[in-house]
Amino acid sequence: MFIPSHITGFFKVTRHENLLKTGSTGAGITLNKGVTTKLINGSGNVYFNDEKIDLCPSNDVIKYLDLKGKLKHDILYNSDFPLGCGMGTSGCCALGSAHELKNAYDLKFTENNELLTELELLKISHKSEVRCNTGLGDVIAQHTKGFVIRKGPGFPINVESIKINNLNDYYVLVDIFGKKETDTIINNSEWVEKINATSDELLGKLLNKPTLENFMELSYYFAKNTGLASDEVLELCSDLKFTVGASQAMLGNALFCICKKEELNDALSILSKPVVCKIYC
Ligand SMILES: Nc1ncnc2c1ncn2[C@@H]1O[C@H](COP(=O)(O)OP(=O)(O)OP(=O)(O)O)[C@@H](O)[C@H]1O
Ligand SMILES: CC(C)(CO)[C@@H](O)C(=O)[O-]
Repeated sequence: MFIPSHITGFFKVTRHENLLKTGSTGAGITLNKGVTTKLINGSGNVYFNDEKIDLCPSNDVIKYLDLKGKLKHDILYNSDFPLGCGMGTSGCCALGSAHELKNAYDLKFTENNELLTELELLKISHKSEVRCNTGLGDVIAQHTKGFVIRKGPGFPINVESIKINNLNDYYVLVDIFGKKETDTIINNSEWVEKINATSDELLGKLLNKPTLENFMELSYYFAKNTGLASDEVLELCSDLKFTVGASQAMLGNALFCICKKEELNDALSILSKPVVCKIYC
């Protein structure tokens, strides 16, 4: 199963004792690149681009599905992006494995004996991300797809996927400079205070004018004023002012730029190892 990468432009953290009510508000876009999850006969090993790994959200999904110690399959993730770069890759892995395991083991009920619907799989994936501190809103956005505005944290889901006219005219360029582990930021009270203070009014501003241009402008404001963006990324964003917009992917050490077809070659010439993507709806 393919799950699209998700880039958050700006966000606000909401913590709650209930993992399902913990999450983030904010906005982001899903991409036509991401993670394809498949199962092969095995004994519960997890491989990420052929490397055997011990991935927290995947372990939690297996546990929530009551399959710990019972797997007769290995889980293989084939990812277009590395983990830890702000592409929502851990969310792709959580959501993809939840769907594949449900199908492979013909699971029908949750641990609370409720029907194991797609919504319940989404809840399991969200809880896994939140408990592992690898995400707060990615899987909800990856389930929703497109240009996604998250108006409420967690569940019940309160999101809008904004219709983009001439969607195919737009490209998303991703340039990855390094890793930034999400948990080091969302588990740090000083960072969360700065993030929430900076993002406080951004959601309302985007809802008033839900365009890609405004999304990128607000994302750049967020990346710069939280101090999360590196000087290198900020400098490149200035060089890319002729495009729809550029900012730092949250939470990663990566730049993302939305540009139109006629701007593509000039934008590519500025970036070092750009991955060319489309917005995935
Ligand atoms: N080689 C590895 N083996 C096991 N776990 C890894 C490995 N590389 C990264 N991880 C784990 O993968 C998770 C990456 O999650 P993280 O949220 O930081 O990044 P992401 O999901 O790719 O992007 P985003 O910032 O958009 O959420 C972390 O828990 C990290 O410890
Ligand atoms: C916290 C976060 C920015 C990490 O990618 C993302 O999960 C989100 O938008 O909630």
